[in-house]
Amino acid sequence: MTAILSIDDLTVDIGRPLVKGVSLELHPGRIQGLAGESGSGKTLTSLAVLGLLPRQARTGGSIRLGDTEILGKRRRELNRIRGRRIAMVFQDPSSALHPQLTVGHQLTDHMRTHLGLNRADARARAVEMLERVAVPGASDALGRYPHQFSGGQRQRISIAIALACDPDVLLADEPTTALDVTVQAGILQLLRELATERELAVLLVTHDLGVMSAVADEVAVMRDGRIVEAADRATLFASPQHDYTRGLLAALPGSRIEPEARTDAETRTEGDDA
Ligand SMILES: Nc1ncnc2c1ncn2[C@@H]1O[C@H](COP(=O)(O)OP(=O)(O)OP(=O)(O)O)[C@@H](O)[C@H]1O
Repeated sequence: MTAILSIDDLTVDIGRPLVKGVSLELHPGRIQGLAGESGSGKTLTSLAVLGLLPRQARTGGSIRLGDTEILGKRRRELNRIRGRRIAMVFQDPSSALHPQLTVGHQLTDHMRTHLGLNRADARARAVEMLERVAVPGASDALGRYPHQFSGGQRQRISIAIALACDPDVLLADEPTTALDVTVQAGILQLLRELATERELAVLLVTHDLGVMSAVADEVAVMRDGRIVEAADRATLFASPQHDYTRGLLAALPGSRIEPEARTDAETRTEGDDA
């Protein structure tokens, strides 16, 4: 399978080495998880892909989008790629959305800039996107402001904006961490469906292996700037190789691991509870 995004031996140094030779591949329709404790270098890795590292950061290695090297590109060149071919969703949907602009304004601006759509076509596509991410009353929602929506709906709107220009790659950094547990599952399910139906390659960054077990196809675990373990989801959860990964798994309440990744006994217990 050809990778749409290849990170090869990435290093990031900001006064000291913080990312120390990370390699990862993202494939269309697949969700690649990047797990690890706070401070392990997950966010710096995704910021490197977006070209949003602090100016003083020194980088090494390679990040290729298709055949194009994007690591070290000028910000102006990256602006064309960011939002159009690589989109992002962050932890806090409120900070990703402008509080004083309507949802419609934010969705259509983005499409008019990147896709060159006229006002009517952009509006029609905006309604379609909001319907797809299941924001209720999509047409009316265009005229409303972010604060008029719940946290979960705001994250759905951020996802609609991120995907409006049909990117190849979506970087989702802790996309459900700020949300109630009851809302998290719906957002993760949505990401899963969108990855599959839009052939979207997703990098899902989270410290939460429960979230990871719900949707990731492959999981890489980072510690202190390095990937210490990488495997498909079932393998990683069934037989973690590294002590660090075992530790992370042990710290999880059993109920947070998705049934597929559990032992038979655990799955039966869950069935009994239901
Ligand atoms: N601008 C910066 N200058 C110096 N050090 C930084 C900077 N940004 C991050 N770091 C350091 O780099 C390391 C990795 O940070 P990073 O944000 O990538 O971790 P993370 O795994 O995403 O954790 P979290 O989940 O807390 O964001 C941390 O030790 C952090 O303190």
